[in-house]
Amino acid sequence: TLHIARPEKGKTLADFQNIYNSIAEKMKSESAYDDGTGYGPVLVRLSWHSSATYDKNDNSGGSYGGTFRFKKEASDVLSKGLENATKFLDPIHSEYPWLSHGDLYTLGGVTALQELGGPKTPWRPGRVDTGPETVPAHGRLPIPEGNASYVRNYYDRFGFNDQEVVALLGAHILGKTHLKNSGYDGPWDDDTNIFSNEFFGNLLERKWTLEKNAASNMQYNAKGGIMMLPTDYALVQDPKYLKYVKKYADDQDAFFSDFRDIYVKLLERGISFDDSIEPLVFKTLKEQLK
Ligand code: HEM
Ligand SMILES: Nc1c(Br)cnc2ccccc12
Repeated sequence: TLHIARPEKGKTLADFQNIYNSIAEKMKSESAYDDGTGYGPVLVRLSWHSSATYDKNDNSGGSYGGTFRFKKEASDVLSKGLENATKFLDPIHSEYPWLSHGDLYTLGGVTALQELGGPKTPWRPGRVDTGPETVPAHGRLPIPEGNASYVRNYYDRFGFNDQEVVALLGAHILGKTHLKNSGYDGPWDDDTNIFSNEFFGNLLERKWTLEKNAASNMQYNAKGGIMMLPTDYALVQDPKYLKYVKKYADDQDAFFSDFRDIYVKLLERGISFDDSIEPLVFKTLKEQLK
């Protein structure tokens, strides 16, 4: 499968900054969502799930075709909860019907990441919607029960190495598990809507206890209302992953730049962008205050 980027005709940075601002303003006005967590984390998760179907073996899946808009893809039980994110973005698409869904879902994640204090993340337009026949079969999303070799093997399908996998999973500092979505529990009383390297400090410094939760799934719990999935905890069980967990726990700047790089790589995986397409870097709302 070939995915050639074709940027929307005659659109400039200012046009895309307008969309960024519409999403960011809507995040601000609907900040009560999910007990005050806001829409940021679930928008980041949507950008990940819309890219997570990628397979390097035939260059299929990935963010290009915007196929998450089809129920056939969005109905994957492992994507439960993401209907909140697509419902949030529907009015944005109505306001800017010229924007492809692939560009919308990835721009939504970049906007959320920056508005939650994450790194400035270059973004390129040009994903082109493809039809329902291009929706990849279910089974390409990761399961939370996996161990380190499961995680390593899973991301091998993207061609991501150990350093990239650890950096990418640092996104789990954002948001929460919801028992009704994934069968993984909270309770959450930490700030889950500020991007930082604390996911790694939590892994190394907290005392983790493996417990069966209310849905009979095993999860790692710590005092002070945070948890880890088995796939999260795998990062400290595996010595090769552990090396990067320590690096990122000690060095927030290194985490921010490595996360930015692998997040861009994820959102663009499988797409051929012409070098003439300048990556766009958006201003946050705060940076635009008159
Ligand atoms: C081994 C790979 C991964 C697994 C098994 C996994 C699994 C999960 C699960 C079970 C949830 C809870 C969903 C819910 O109950 O609402 C979740 C939430 C989340 N995931 Fe992941 N994830 C993985 C990788 C990623 C990546 C690569 C990113 C982003 C780069 C990401 C971003 C998020 C975010 C931001 C949330 C919070 C969503 C919310 O608060 O509504 N995840 N993930
Ligand atoms: N905030 C999280 C932490 Br802290 C650890 N793991 C997660 C997995 C999914 C969603 C959120 C989290």
